[in-house]
Amino acid sequence: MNIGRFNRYYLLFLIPLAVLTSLTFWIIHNQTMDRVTSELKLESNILAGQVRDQLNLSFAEIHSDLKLLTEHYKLHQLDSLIKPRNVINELQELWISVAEQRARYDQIRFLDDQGQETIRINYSNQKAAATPEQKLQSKRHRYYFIEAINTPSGEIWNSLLDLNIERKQIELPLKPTIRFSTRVNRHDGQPDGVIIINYLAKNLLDKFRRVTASYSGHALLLNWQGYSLVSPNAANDWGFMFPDSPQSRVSLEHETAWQATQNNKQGQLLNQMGLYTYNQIDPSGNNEAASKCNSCLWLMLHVPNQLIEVKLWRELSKTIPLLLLSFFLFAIILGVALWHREKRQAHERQIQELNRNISYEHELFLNSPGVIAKLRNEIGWPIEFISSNIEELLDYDADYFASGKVTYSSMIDSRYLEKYTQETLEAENKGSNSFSHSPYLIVGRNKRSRWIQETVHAIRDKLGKLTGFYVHINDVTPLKEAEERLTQSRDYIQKVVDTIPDPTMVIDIDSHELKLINQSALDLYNNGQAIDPEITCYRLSHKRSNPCRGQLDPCPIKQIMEKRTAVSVVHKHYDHQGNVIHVDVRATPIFDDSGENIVQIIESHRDITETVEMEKQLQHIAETDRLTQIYNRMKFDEELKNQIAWASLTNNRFGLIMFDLDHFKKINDTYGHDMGDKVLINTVDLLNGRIRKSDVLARWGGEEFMIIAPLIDTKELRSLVESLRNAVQQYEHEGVGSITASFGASVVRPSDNIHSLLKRVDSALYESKQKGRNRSTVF
Ligand SMILES: Nc1nc2c(ncn2[C@@H]2O[C@H](COP(=O)(O)OP(=O)(O)OP(=O)(O)O)[C@@H](O)[C@H]2O)c(=O)[nH]1
Repeated sequence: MNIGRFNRYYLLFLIPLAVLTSLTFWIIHNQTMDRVTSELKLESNILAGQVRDQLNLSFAEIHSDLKLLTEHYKLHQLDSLIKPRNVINELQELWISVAEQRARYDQIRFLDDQGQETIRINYSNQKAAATPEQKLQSKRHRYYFIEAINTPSGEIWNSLLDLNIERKQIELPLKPTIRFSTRVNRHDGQPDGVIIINYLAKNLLDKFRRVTASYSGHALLLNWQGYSLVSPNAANDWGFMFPDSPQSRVSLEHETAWQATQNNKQGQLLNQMGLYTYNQIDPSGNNEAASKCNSCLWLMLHVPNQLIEVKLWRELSKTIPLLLLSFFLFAIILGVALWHREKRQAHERQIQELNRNISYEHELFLNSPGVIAKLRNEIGWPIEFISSNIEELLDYDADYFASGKVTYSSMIDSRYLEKYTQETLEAENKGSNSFSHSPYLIVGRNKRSRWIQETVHAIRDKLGKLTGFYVHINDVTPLKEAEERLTQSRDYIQKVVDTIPDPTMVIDIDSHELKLINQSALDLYNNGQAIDPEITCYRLSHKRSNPCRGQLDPCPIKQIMEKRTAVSVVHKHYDHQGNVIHVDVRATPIFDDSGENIVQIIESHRDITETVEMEKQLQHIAETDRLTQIYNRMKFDEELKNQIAWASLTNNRFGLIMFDLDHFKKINDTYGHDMGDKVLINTVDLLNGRIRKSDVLARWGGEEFMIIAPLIDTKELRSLVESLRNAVQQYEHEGVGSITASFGASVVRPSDNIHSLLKRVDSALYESKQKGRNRSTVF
């Protein structure tokens, strides 16, 4: 099945499904969000209404108390001038009973039109008491008196809701208070004074807390500056009363929402910080109060965005799993459906391909030589059909197979049956549609065996199940026999070459690869181990990666190709231990059938290392002076000849020095011949250490020596000769003392031959001797 195609198709359907699911999610999300916010808005609106009603109810009770007190007729008998005691007493009694009955007023006072306290009732611990006259004070300059006396007749004035202060200290426990006041008028409408009651707002605030306790968000009661009076975080409340403590103001922290409350008395606002529901409440009961009302209270209900999100996801969690489940179910169903479709199509394609192959193979079989058979894939492979030429192959009549019961396995030589079965099973397991068997023997009617090379084509039914085989049986007996003969003759040749004691090998002239190698060669070059089939002659014997060339190791193949006859060369080879060996390589060409082209060569190697070593030693002896171990005259002549030839070719000059020890005869005569020998050896050692490596020192004869000094001019030669002469003179021979030598030298000239040069140097030496010895002459 084509996995790539399945993946492509699957993605083609899956992507739109994913897009559709995302779109559905988006719609559900938006709808849920709308629903959640609507619900929250409704809940907040209802709560805001409840709170507002509750607070207004409380304020209405206060207004009613205030009205009751104000309208008492006795009160009009009091003003700044006339304050009858009995009236005061009567009023005090009345007010005490009001204070105790209501239990919500901290103070009830009457201030005359000059601000002087006339009646003052204090309420504490459920008891009310009138303040004695002498303790009454003037409150003429207090803001509440000024505000109250100036309030239009019949209206109620109220102070901020703040904390009560006693003797300039905030009273503890905190005592939230609002002062309510109204004017008391004379009959002419002028003020007689004001009644001021201090309302203990604790009950009001507790009520606020109670009513808002079950709200999903945060309920806050704020003053006109945005300071909280009641909030979820009580530590933030009453900030305006404690200027030294950290300030928290809703007007700053929720600026946009606060701005909205300043423009509208009530409303709702939804922004990125959440849902706000607000309401302005005027304790004075003036519904027409200006939006900038300092004595008003603000109710603010806030549902933070996080809370909305939590609610949203709580709602979504009811539907999203279903959506995801649907998506995965669809994806799985889609995958399975596509998988099956793809598998079916692959199957159909396979069968089509198979049918095409079968019809092609059928054609092939009909036109091909050999025997064709159709076998069933059952035990022993019964023969369903076999072509009539089976008769020629196995001497069986084709009718013999007509019953369809003869099995093919019964004809296979039992020695090959297991392998044949194994090859068939392997091909079956691999799902191969065609394969070949390795050659096997089949036994005919007269027990005549034939070698078979078989090609097999699988036959499958519509479901791909293997039902049989077409087999194409080829008789390869002649080929097999020829192969066997070839192997035998190869083995024979190998045996023959292995009897040759010299390392021998057959080499391909193009690739230089070894086609045959005898045991002796393997022993010498490869420690008796078999070689890689592609190894070359130079890798084996020279241990290098390039063919032989040049004078030192001339390539026998190259020489044979030039001369087209046997050649012999001497090579330096390496044995398997890396030792150098000198080998006499005799190579003979092998021509192809036409006799024209050389295709291979036979090389036979003879180890001549000992002979070569001996020759080297002999040559050394022939070239060396026995006493001083330097070149003798014969070798010197050869070197001099080479130098002259080289100088005439290259124009490179060399110097020739001849020197002779002075009065050497005397040394012999005086100290004996052995001591004379010692002096000669010492002198040679001395001068050998003074000349360059490229210089050649040789014994010319007796106590006469020669030096060839290449690349030198006359000046340099002169200085060299002098330095040598000095060295000889300064050397102290043990038991003899110092001796001297005379030198003659010259630089070779272009016209020189060996005789002219020798003659010039000899003359120079003669002159040195003539002039008294121990001197040098350079011509
Ligand atoms: N010890 C020793 N003496 C040798 C050897 N070859 C030659 N002689 C001696 O060297 C001497 C050479 O003597 P002369 O030819 O008269 O020369 P000379 O005595 O050196 O005198 P001048 O060359 O004229 O200074 C002979 O006595 C030789 O026998 C040698 O190999 N060993």
